[in-house]
Amino acid sequence: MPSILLAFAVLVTAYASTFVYRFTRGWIDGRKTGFPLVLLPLDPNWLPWMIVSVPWRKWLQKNLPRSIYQRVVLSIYGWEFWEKTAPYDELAAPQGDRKNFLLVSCGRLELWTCDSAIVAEVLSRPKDFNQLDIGNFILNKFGDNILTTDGDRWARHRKVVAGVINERISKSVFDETVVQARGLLDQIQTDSNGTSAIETNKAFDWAKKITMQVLSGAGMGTQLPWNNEGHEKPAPGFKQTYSQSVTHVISNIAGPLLLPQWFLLNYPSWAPGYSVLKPLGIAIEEFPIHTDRLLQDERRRAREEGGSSKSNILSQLLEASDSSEKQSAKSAPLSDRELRGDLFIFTAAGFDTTANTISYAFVLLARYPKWQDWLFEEVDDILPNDPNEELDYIATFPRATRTLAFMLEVLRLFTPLNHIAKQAQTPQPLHTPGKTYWLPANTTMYINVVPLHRDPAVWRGLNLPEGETSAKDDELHFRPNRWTNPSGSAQVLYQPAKGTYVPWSAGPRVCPGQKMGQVEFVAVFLTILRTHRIDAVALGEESKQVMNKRLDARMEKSHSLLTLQMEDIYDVKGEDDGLKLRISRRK
Ligand code: HEM
Repeated sequence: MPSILLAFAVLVTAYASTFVYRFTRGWIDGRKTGFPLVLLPLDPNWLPWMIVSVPWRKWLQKNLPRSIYQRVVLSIYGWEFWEKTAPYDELAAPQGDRKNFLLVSCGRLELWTCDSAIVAEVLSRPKDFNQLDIGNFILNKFGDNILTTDGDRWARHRKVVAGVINERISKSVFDETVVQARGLLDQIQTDSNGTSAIETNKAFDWAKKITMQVLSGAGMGTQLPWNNEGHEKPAPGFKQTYSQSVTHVISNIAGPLLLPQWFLLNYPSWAPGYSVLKPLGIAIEEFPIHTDRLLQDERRRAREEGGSSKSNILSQLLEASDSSEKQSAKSAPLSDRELRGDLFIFTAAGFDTTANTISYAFVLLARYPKWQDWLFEEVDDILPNDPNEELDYIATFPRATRTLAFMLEVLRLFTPLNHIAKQAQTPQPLHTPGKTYWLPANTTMYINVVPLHRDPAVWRGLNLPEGETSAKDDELHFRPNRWTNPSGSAQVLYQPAKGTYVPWSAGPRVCPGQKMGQVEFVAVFLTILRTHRIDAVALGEESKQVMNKRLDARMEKSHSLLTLQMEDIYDVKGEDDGLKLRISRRK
């Protein structure tokens, strides 16, 4: 017995000493870099801590002294949105740098930067700053893909994808979005029982539905009517439809997707979480079979119709890959497993990002009627008077500059990916005006988008109309006209300097879905605002001021579940749960 205890004690001591060793090593290496150091004797990536720390955060915030909490919070996933610029102001600035700090913990060294020179440099050197292993582990589930690969393997994916998401796809996305948004308005018309308005807490689920159906139609070539319940049934041999399996997989990407499939499929029906885990097990099994079937169907169709591709991502991807030159490793066609991986990533990367951006935009329109009126001016100016006249992508999208400015401002303050993570395998130099830093090998780089997008030197007072004076914290305010340059400028919209605005990342690995997301967002709001307006619903006798505070608090009560989202707004059960909006006819 004593020998078992002794062995246990030795094991625990050995395990604990690895933490001590890594902390000391990190501290020694960190000191040589010249960046401010923040010391935290914890490993932010230690799995048990990662699991408990997020639900414990509010308790820790309430019970720990600020001087301890301000460090501990840096190990909790999603801290960037809650803490904003505080760690830079409170911990880094006293050490002489307001834009960078190196987190020395019992895990890897982490550089947290909001320095635009470093951001621009890191994003322009993807060969030196690679994708993070930890994220790849989940996102590789259905095959190697464009997001999780580096070097030549990534270049092969990127070459195929670059040619695929083109203007032809943008037009399809625009047309499909208009169809879906009109379907939504028809449903609102029916639900309003002849009155001209409805009050609903389902608007956010509708944002997700639009995004999913656009990905299905313009992405996979499977067009679905808005009211598809009952229309879409699982194909013979399947338990779920394609979009059901996608929804289960995507909703669980930030956790349960890691669980082994045998565990999910055999999860007992009496255990808590059954209604999520069992369908997820089925989805993981069926998603690749669905995708393979779609690929086979498309290959057959293209053969029968003489090789012509259709205007959807799947068809274009297949054509681009099959026509790649076979000679070199950099341009060889993608295997079916790789195509499947890319199709999954398009969905994973495009769904939540766009849907959550639309959701924040709904609340911001309700919160700021003034900016909604600003958008009505554009909508009424650029769209045909007859609300039934079809919208043409080529004629409409380039003119919808205010609507696009509105999106850019939503993304500035509610960026879906609060950080862009990279890792340096070997020591790397980083340059800022007047200084070169050396980053030790195996440092993780986090580009912290939240303070970057609130830098007063860039955003304060930008494009303020004549006669208006800037609020002293203007960069924190939602003000979409900061994006619209004075008339007569060479560019209609403000073009941020390199490294200052990166909701879609930047450089060679910039999001290839950027234009697609913009087109979808603009098409949603042109279609809705053409005939309808969105307002908040007051709670009882609530004054306008109190209601605005409540809306602000709802938006601040957000967390990162891979992408930033408001809490308790999706899938709400009761009539009075979630957040109610009024959607009413204005024309
Ligand atoms: C508002 C909408 C969107 C935002 C804010 C967004 C943001 C981003 C960001 C920040 C990255 C870089 C991630 C990293 O390097 O770790 C990225 C990459 C990517 N995005 Fe998006 N995205 C959006 C929409 C879309 C859409 C609609 C698609 C496709 C249908 C898409 C496909 C991709 C792909 C394939 C990559 C990987 C590119 C590469 O590594 O070469 N995204 N996106």
